[in-house]
Amino acid sequence: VILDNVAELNKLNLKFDFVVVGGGTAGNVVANRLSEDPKASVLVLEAGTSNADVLDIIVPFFCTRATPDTAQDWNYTTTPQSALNNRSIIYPRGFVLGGSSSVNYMVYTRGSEEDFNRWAKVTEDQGWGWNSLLPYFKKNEVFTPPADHHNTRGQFNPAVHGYNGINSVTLAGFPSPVDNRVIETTKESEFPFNLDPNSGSPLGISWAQATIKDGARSSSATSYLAPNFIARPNLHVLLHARVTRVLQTASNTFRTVEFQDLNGNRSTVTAQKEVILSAGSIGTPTILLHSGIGNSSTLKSLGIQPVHNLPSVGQNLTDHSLAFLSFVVNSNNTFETFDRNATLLAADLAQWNKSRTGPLVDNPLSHTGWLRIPDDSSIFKKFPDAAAGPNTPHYEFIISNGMFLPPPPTGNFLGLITAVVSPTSRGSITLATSDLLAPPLINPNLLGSEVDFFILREAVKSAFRFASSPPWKNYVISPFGLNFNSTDDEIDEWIRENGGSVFHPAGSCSMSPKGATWGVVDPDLTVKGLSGLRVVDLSIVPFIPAAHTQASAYVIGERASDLIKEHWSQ
Ligand SMILES: Cc1cc2nc3c(=O)[nH]c(=O)nc-3n(C[C@H](O)[C@H](O)[C@H](O)COP(=O)(O)OP(=O)(O)OC[C@H]3O[C@@H](n4cnc5c(N)ncnc54)[C@H](O)[C@@H]3O)c2cc1C
Repeated sequence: VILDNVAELNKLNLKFDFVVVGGGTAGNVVANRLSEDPKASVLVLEAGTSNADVLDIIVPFFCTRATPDTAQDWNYTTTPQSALNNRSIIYPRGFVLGGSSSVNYMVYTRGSEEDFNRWAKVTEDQGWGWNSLLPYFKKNEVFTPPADHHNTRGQFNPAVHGYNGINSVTLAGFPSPVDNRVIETTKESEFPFNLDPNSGSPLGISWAQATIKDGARSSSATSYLAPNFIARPNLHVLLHARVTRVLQTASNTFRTVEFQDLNGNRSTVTAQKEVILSAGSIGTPTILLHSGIGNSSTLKSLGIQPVHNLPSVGQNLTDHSLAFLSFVVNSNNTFETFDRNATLLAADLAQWNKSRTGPLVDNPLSHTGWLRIPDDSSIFKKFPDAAAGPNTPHYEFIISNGMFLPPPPTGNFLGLITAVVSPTSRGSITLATSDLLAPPLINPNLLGSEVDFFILREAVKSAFRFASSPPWKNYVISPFGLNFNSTDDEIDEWIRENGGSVFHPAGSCSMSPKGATWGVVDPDLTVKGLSGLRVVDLSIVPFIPAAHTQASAYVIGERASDLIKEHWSQ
């Protein structure tokens, strides 16, 4: 049942075993899996709005309109980023049922086997390793034919996917005019073809996979809270319920949640068994800090009563930095043409409405590339390689038949976004004030290390080589805003002015081994030193995977659900 206001909930006079804070990517997985047991009652408190009937959320191609500055976005900005000429950049997060899975760009990538084996190593829990998590990736996934039902042979490896899961993953359902050139380029040795980036060995260029079902977005709200699940009498979701704090129910036990409705009225609810914080890498540390769980001396200086000293809360924030690189092309068959032509776009939308076919069934990217700078690069004489292993990429290419950003008034483009995916820079989430509703200070510290900057510069140069290779002859004219002969200094300044984030904040409430003096949660995701409180979202990762992050959030939700069930069955 989805409820809109707390009065409706109070009328039901219910008690809940589990209270999930945040109906986002991971939170809805937990809500679904725990409510599989008809005897377990679950309440989800979601600050944001309903995902139903929001066209920019539903139509895959409109994903870049779902944020920023919309009703379904928290509309955050970062602190000034020193490596980006002190610019503060937009930092969208889903403020809507489904969380960021309702507003993201739907790219589906898992990461490398080595990424997850590193989690297992640092947490001393083999359950976080690739072999243990692969069944959970499959449990999350239902691989679905693309909207146009084209023959997908040679575009993915069926053996590594799940077919009985909940969240749909598919290949592009409308051919892109750049497809052939991309595949031709993979015959060049520097950019090999990889049949499937989700096998645990991601290196190479692959056909993009996305969380889309029959031409529409598949989010945790449309999948894990689909009508058959939300109809369960033991599952309730309350929208517009902004959690301000968790409160002590007994000494060192936090099972009570304080939240505020749209009218500013505060209520509390106490879980009979436990509270699961799934408010994401920004929301979860913010709630913990306001609750007095964090660095006690910093909290005290803000006028917040410290309750439990846990200095790692909000630290270790990690993100992927990017540069929106594009190339001017000799074609008018790119996204820009129909972005600028309302009649064409209306016709495409009419087709989408009628049959869920046509160019709007896909997100704007056609291929992803996961690549490494050479092992003998000069930077590795100064700093260790931060990738999880030799089969883990340093950088990514996101290839698209047009600019990802709103285009300039004229020109047609090839989009070739480059991103640092095994970063060494770390940032933080901290509080500016004890005001429970003020946004936190978000410092992802983008490109904040010499290695990360070096890798992004090398990625830009690699993209130049890609776009000037023979298959692009007579098609690519020049890089936009740069030129093929740009010096390192020119590239660096362009990065500082144009760099940004892939919007993958992670790691701000990291797991650490049981008994460790650092970290926020144990490997079973319970908050260190406390009972009744677990964290289940992307904030718990000790290292960001070299991948887009929604698949990790889903898999964390799946494994956490089993850990919680196991705990309460004893
Ligand atoms: C614009 C954008 C594009 C992206 N593109 C991709 C992509 O293409 N592929 C990919 O894999 N990843 C992408 N990501 C990242 C990915 O979506 C996230 O990493 C992932 O969804 C995070 O899941 P989560 O469960 O940790 O948090 P979220 O899904 O963000 O869930 C947190 C939930 O908690 C709620 N919440 C927060 N605070 C409170 C509070 N105080 N009280 C109540 N509720 C609260 C939020 O409203 C939200 O619903 C993108 C993200 C963005 C923003």
